[in-house]
Amino acid sequence: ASSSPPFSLPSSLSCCTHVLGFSQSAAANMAEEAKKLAAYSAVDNNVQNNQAVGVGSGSTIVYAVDRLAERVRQEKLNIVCVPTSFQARQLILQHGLALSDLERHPELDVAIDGADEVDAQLTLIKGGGGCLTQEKIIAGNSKCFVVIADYRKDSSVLGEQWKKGVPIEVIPMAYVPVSRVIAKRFGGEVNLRMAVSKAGPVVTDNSNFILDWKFEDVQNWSEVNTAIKMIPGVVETGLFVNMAERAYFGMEDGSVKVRKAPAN
Ligand SMILES: O=C[C@H](O)[C@H](O)[C@H](O)COP(=O)(O)O
Repeated sequence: ASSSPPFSLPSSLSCCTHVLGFSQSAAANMAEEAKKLAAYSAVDNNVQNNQAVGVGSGSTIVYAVDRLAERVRQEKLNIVCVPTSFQARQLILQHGLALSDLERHPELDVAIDGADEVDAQLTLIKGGGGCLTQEKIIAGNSKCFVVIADYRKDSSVLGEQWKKGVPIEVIPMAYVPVSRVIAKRFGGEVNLRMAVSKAGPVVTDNSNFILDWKFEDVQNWSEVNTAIKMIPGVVETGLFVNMAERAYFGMEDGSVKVRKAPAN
């Protein structure tokens, strides 16, 4: 049913909302372009014939799968794809790519995935879409893990741009004690992620819950990651430390910035 708005804007202001709406959609288009640039560049520079490829999750990976499918058609590449989520599996099937798994391909040549934030050391926050556990398994079993992102994810330290916190997948019965332990030991605030078009919490592809930890002051992500993983009930964290080899950022000016992991 339609209803009339409770008030109307003076005509001088309605032109401002129009301009604001336009600039918001221009910014969204620019970010989509940047995702595509990063994804195409990563696929072109990291995927070769006869490889097993890990396919990440999210909105940026959609462009990578588009490009992968295009290259398979044009160059007759023989590759198999291993998904990191239900969404990734659907993308692989929809594009007619060869679907595999870790039973048949326990070691992948390359994995490509998005990220919510990337710092100067290539430490990542992932799991904004709830897919972190399978993503980490795939990244951890790949010879090379490559990240694709737009300029909004490029930070010097974590938390600079991404304000939703670190996602942590937990066994449902443990979500309260795990939340309490994290807040007590590391500070900040921990929230159970709630679903949007369903009553109750988000349920992951692995039938677990997601906690979002809004951290305050963290110096050593490797230590914090290990400590959180040791809490009974934690399945996995969205912290990817020392895993990514390269990150491709699509930039606002149409270029692609590549960041390499620091040498150990
Ligand atoms: O759970 C979701 C994944 O970690 C995504 O790769 C991450 O959230 C980035 O997604 P997007 O490419 O949509 O920004």
